[in-house]
Amino acid sequence: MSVTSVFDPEAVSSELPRDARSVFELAARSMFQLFAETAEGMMLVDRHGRVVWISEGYKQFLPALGFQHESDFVGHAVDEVVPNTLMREVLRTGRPILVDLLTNKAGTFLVSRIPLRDEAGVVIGALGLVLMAHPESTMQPLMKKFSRLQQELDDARKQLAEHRRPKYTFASYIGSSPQALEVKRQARRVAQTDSTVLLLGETGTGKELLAHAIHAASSRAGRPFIGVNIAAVPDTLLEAEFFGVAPGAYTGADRKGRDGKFKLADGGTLFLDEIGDMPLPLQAKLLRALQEQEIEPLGSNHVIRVDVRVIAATSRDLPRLVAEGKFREDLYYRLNVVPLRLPALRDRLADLEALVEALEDDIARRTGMPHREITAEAYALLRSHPWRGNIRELRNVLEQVIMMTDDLRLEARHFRRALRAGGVQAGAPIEAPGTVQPELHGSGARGAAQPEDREIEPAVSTAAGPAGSELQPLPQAIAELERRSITAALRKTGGNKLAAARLLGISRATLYEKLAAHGLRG
Ligand SMILES: Nc1ncnc2c1ncn2[C@@H]1O[C@H](COP(=O)(O)OP(=O)(O)OP(=O)(O)O)[C@@H](O)[C@H]1O
Repeated sequence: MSVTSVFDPEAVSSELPRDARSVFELAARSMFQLFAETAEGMMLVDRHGRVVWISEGYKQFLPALGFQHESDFVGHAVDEVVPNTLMREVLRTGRPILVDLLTNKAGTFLVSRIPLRDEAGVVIGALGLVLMAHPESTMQPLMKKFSRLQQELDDARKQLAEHRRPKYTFASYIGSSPQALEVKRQARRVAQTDSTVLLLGETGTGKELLAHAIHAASSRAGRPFIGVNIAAVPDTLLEAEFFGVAPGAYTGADRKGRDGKFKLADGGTLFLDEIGDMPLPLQAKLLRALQEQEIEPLGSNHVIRVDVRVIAATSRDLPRLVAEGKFREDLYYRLNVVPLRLPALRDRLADLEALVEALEDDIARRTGMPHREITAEAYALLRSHPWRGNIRELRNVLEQVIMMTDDLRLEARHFRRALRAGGVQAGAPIEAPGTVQPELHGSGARGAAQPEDREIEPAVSTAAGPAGSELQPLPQAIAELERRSITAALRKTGGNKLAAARLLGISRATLYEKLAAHGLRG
C-alpha cells in the first residue's frame, strides 16, 4: 500500500474546502517537527542510503559512534556510520519497521524506521527515529517482568515435556524368561514401524509399561506420548477428551476451546488403555479418526488432520465383546494389526526373583528405606502364590511387607500375612468354583452390575450390620457398607481399581469418586 493512496492531497482537496492541501502539508510539517523535537534523535537518508540530515538531538550520539564532527557522519552511507542499522532494508522493501531494538557500539536504542515516498509512491528515502536511548535501564521493570514470564514459560514447557516423556524403556521391562524375551523382541520390532499395536494381557502385566517403551524406541520418541484410560473417564466426557472442544462450543471453563488427546499426541503416540471399555456410540468416531487421521472437535464443523500412532491395551476378551455386540468388529480389526500378548506372572515364574529384586530396589530408592534381603524360603512362598494382580500385586505385597517391618531379612512369615491380606491364602486354589477372576472377564457394559458380584457377597452381608447389633442411622450404615465393600473389592483385586470397579458393578470413575469421598487411598 503506498502512502499516496492513503494521503493523496488531490483526493483530499476534491472533498474538503479549497485550502485542504495546505492544511495537509501543514499537518505533515507539524508531525515532522514534533518527531524531531520529541524523539531523542532523527535522521533522513536518501534513496541510495546516504545520510542527508540529522536532528540536533541525534548529534549527542555521534561521539559514541566514533565521530567528532557532523560532516564525518552526514553524507556517508548509513550502514558505514551506524553499525547494524536496517535502514537499507526499509529502502529495499518499502516497509516500515515501527519498533525495533538496535544494538551497536554506542549502546542499545529503541528505534523506528519509516520509508518516504514521492507522489507516485516510489521510495525516495527513509526516516530513522531514536525513540529511546538505553531502554535496558529505562524499561528495566518491564524487561524484568518480561524475562520472568519468559522463564516461567520455559519452566512450564520443560515440565510438560518431562511429563510427556516416556516413563519407561525396554530396559524397564524386567524378565529374561523365554516368554518375557519373546514379548520384548516383538515389541522392539514393532517399535520400528508405525503400525497400530494392541497389547493384550491380564491386569498388571506391564501393558502400559510396554506402550511407553515402544514409543521411546520409535522414531516418534521426541514427540509426545499421551495416554487415556478410557475406563477412568465418564462416558459423557470421553468424546471431548478424545477430539477436543471448539472455542465457543460451551460456556464456562471450556469457552475458549480445548485440545483433545488426539491433537495433543500429534506427531507422537496415543495410548488407549482399557480400549474394551470404549462406549459403543464413540467407537465409530474413533474408527474414523484412526482410519482417516482426521478429527472433528466438538461444536466445530472443521476437520483437523493429525499424525498419531495408536497403541491400545485391554485386559478384556475383545473377540467375546465383538460376539456379544459390545465392540465393533471393524474397530477390533483396525486395532488388531499387531497384537502382543503379555504373559501373566504365574506363567513366567522364572522372572519372579529378578522382578522382586528390581521392585525392592525401586521401593528402597523411593522411600529412602534400607535394602532388604529375601530368603529362599520366602521366594518359594512367593512362587506358590497365584498372582492375579500380576506385577502390580507383587509390588503391593512387597511394599506392604517393607512398610510393616524393620527387619532386614524378609522371611516367608513376613510375606504370609501380606499375601493373606491380599484376599487369597498362599497356596490356596486360585478360585473357588463359581467365582470368576476379575480381569479378562468383565463382560458387562460399563457400569452395569456383573454376575461376578456374588464374589463379594460375604463382605456385603457382614457389612450390612448383623441382626441384633446396635441400630445406626441409615445413611451412616449405607456409607459404612459402601466403604467396606470398596475395601474388600480392592483387597481382592490386589489394588487394581478397574477390576475392583467391575466387581462392585460401578465404573472406575465412580470408584475414584467414592474413594475420595471416603478418604480412602485405594
Ligand atoms: N516386566 C516388568 N518389569 C518391571 N515392572 C513391571 C513389569 N511389568 C509391570 N511392571 C510394573 O507393574 C505395575 C503395573 O504395570 P502396568 O500398569 O504397565 O500394567 P498394565 O498391564 O497396564 O495394567 P492394567 O491393565 O491394570 O492397566 C507398574 O508399576 C509397572 O512398572
